[in-house]
Amino acid sequence: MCPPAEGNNNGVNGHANGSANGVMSHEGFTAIETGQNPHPQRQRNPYQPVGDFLSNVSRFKIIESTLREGEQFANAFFDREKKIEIAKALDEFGVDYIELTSPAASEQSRLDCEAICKLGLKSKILTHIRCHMDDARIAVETGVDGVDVVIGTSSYLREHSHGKDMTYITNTAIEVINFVKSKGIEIRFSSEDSFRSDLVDLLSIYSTVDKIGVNRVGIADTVGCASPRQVYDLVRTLRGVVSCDIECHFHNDTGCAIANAYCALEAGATHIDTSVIGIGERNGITPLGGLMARMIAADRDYVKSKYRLEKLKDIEDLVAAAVEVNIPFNNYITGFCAFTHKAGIHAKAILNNPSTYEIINPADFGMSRYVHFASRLTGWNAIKSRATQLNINLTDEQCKQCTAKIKALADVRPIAVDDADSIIRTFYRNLHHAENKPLLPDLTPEEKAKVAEKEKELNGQPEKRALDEAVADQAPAKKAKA
Ligand SMILES: CC(=O)SCCNC(=O)CCNC(=O)[C@H](O)C(C)(C)COP(=O)(O)OP(=O)(O)OC[C@H]1O[C@@H](n2cnc3c(N)ncnc32)[C@H](O)[C@@H]1OP(=O)(O)O
Ligand SMILES: O=C(O)CCC(=O)C(=O)O
Ligand SMILES: [Zn+2]
Repeated sequence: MCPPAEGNNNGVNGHANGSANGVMSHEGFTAIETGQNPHPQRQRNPYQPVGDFLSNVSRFKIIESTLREGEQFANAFFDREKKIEIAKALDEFGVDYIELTSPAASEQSRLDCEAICKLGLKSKILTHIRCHMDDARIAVETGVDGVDVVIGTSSYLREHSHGKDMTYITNTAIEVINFVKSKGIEIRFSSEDSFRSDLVDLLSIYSTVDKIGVNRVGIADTVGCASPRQVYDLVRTLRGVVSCDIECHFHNDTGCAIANAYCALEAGATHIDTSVIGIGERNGITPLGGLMARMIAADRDYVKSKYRLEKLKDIEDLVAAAVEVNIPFNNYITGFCAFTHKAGIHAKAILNNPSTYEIINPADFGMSRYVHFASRLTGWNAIKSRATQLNINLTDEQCKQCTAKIKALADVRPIAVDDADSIIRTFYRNLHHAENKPLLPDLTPEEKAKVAEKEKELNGQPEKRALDEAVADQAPAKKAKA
């Protein structure tokens, strides 16, 4: 039995979670589960935000809008029970606020809002309304902790949505804000389509509502047109104009929703709107998990101290099932290959120290990392780890020979963990018992032809010997368990 490589305390051998020899079925392919080993303590995180008096990267709050923006996702329908389940899950996760659909939207929406307010969650409950006294009167009766008021300020929306000018908007905003404040609950005023609004109009109305005592003003990139630099500039300018908190809401039409949220925080925003897996109008907004990924890379201590990160996957599964979508393969944190390392160069380094190719520690989210070793891109270091995991002791030289055999088959067709394991086991047994058992599982006639072709190509090359041995006998190796 080979000991693990020198200094290799994070590899397939060191199962911190005690799940030894974890060959996991991993949604579509199989790989070595390396367990939840921590990244070694870093002296200094070079990606830590630069000290900056404006930045709120280390003290941001989340306004979770799955039950408002998320309900605007094309596939969404949440009944009362599902809303409550989602609200409780978000509360357990630790979001600061949960935003609910306007009670003016429908009678059921109003009743559901009241029911969620009565749950006594730790997260504050908000509802989201138009800048209109009729909506405000309904909202304050629901029992919410606060009201998020919005009205479009861009010329597009002023002309083609509500048809009101800035004077009307300002006067109505003042009336609604004063009314909600008089009920002793939080009030936020937001300009819809902020990035296509006139800057003077924006600063003027934000300054007015700040003076009358809103808790927050909101900037909304309603059409997802803003770039991180534009976000930074606008938020920083606004930070110099208002003294209240600043909330930001970013749509993802041009792929910037997470980066924009981060830049907003760097520029002095205090609250970010999210939804689980990003669901919302069109292709949605900043995803909760994606924001967590970004923020944990910036300030791990803050994020870990505030949010129950290990609950993220369950919440995403809950919402994905409710709206009948799959979690994308490349989803932040929870995508099925978010922590899977395949190429031999990566695998070797990851097995020695996960920080080499991971900026996020999967264990922080209760996730595992995997080394995908059953492919032609594998290397002898990954195969050595796998052999060790199978309690098979091979010298480095033997591992290299065995790896060549695995690659020979993987050049012909996709291989599974079972195929690679069979080759490792049979290779080992042949070494020790001179049985000369077949090294490969059954091949189809087409595969045999391909192998033969490959053999011709490899003629005279070092791989030739491996192939010759590999195809010498085609009896199923799976039966020959070590
Ligand atoms: C960018 C965003 O996501 S904002 C949030 C969007 N959320 C929602 O729309 C909630 C769900 N919506 C609804 O249930 C309905 O649209 C309601 C109940 C709000 C309004 O329904 P209706 O009265 O039938 O109006 P409809 O939806 O056709 O049009 C919107 C109305 O609100 C007005 N309006 C639109 N935005 C605003 C605003 N921010 N503030 C005040 N009034 C507004 C429009 O002028 C229009 O009024 P009109 O009746 O004079 O034409
Ligand atoms: O209320 C807000 O700030 C945002 C409203 C909204 O969903 C949007 O503008 O996209
Ligand atoms: Zn939105």
